[in-house]
Amino acid sequence: MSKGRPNSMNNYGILLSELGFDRGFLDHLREDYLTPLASLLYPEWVGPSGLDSHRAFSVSYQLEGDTQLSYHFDNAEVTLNVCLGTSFTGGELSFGPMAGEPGSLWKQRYTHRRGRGLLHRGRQRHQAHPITSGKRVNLIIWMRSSSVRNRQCPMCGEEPSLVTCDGYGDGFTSTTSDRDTHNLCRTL
Ligand SMILES: O=C(O)CCC(=O)C(=O)O
Ligand SMILES: [Fe+2]
Repeated sequence: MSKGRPNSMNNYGILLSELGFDRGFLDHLREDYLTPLASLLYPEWVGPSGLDSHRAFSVSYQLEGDTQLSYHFDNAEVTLNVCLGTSFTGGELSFGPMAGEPGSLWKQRYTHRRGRGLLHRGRQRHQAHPITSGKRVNLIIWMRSSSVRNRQCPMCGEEPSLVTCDGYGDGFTSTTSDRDTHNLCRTL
């Protein structure tokens, strides 16, 4: 079975679409629960299309492997980050300014607790601090709004130039095609 990396930053983890979780479970969770919640908190990032696609994966940290994640923003409009376990010390998440805003001062530092989830704007920059013992596994759902990202690709900063692909791709939709296709931005 082929296995992709969860994202371009983490080496250890699983893409949930490869396990068949999208249609039966994650689509429903995103459409019926997370989009209404995110619409209340971050209406400008949900937009008229709603959060209409996602990329979901697990990330795993332990001393032998990935221990931390450097400062970044997500290829997502809204992200859900749920700590699945197991037991660990360290590995807190710090948040700074939005991408494109000046400054690097940490605004908040969040300590993960097993079973608890955190919803945040994908473009708020963040960092996972080094784990100091144990193993931490988190479920990350990057949720995309085609109406927001079709105007400007969050990663290249341009109006996206699209190539079609299977599945949700990076969550763009083609306005010229009859089909509601989800596409990749060519420059990524
Ligand atoms: O490890 C974490 O808690 C954060 C992971 C993350 O930011 C990401 O995968 O985009
Ligand atoms: Fe992230």
